[in-house]
Amino acid sequence: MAQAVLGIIGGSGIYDLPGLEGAHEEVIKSPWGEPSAPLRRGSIAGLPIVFLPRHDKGHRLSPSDINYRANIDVLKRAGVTDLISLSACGSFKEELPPGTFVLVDQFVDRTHKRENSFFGRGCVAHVSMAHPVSPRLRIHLAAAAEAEGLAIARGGTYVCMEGPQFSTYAESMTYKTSGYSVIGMTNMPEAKLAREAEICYATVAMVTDFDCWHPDHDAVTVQDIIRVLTSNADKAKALVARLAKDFPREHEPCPIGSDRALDTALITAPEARDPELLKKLDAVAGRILRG
Ligand SMILES: CSC[C@H]1O[C@H](OP(=O)(O)O)[C@H](O)[C@@H]1O
Ligand SMILES: Nc1ncnc2[nH]cnc12
Repeated sequence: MAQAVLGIIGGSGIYDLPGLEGAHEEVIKSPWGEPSAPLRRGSIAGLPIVFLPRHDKGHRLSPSDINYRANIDVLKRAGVTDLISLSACGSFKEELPPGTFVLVDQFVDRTHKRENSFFGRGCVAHVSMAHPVSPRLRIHLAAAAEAEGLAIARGGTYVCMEGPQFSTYAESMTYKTSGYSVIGMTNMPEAKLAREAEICYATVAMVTDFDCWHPDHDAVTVQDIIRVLTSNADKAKALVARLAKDFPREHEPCPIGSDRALDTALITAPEARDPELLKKLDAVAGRILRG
């Protein structure tokens, strides 16, 4: 059985992971371009951890500018088996106020200007996204949150918009009446790419605001969000520390097969595959391509 390596992607307000023992920077080259930042590698309670701030220090990258493929590729190269996305979000539900952590189990992808697959011309693959979140990771996250006394919601749908502008009132109402729980700008195509790379993925969607649908709250502003981000970020760091302490040291097979997603996904005949693309897929699809 493989050793578990926990990846943490830090979103808005989370540009570092204090408490990482033996922390050092690791620059890994990717054939998919520049990742958001060098990786921070270290351990917590003996569990290997790899941290990546998706917007880079100083929040240099907008959601549409992030190279999601390079990020997932370098995390794969770093040996990450299980990946947690820490993400700020707006809420569509009264019962999910700012400060709540939502362990989402579904995504709706409304992004439209991002590279969303490692595969394509010369090597086509169709992975299942029916269940985009690893249930095992959600269980570990829920247990860690409970142990830390954090307010969590188990389950919910995260709609990912392109941004960078926040939603119009009509959009916000549409998402609310569709039954979605939260909104953000980053978890797609991140979750899709993690699945293609056979990395188990789960999101902690940390509510910062009520977007603009709520009659008792002003339309969202970055200033308002920043006020909530700091306390959310502190809680997220406590959550990660607890998660790491209790996390299994050996990678547990994913009950829904996230870590074997390519077993049933490749459709291009071996003789029709593009050798250049295959080279780029060496990390992401190495397990299946090398046989
Ligand atoms: C700073 S408000 C909008 C910004 O925050 C969220 O980022 P992340 O998901 O990385 O925490 C949201 O998706 C937007 O990118
Ligand atoms: N209301 C909102 N819409 C999109 N992304 C967000 N991130 C935090 N709050 C958000």
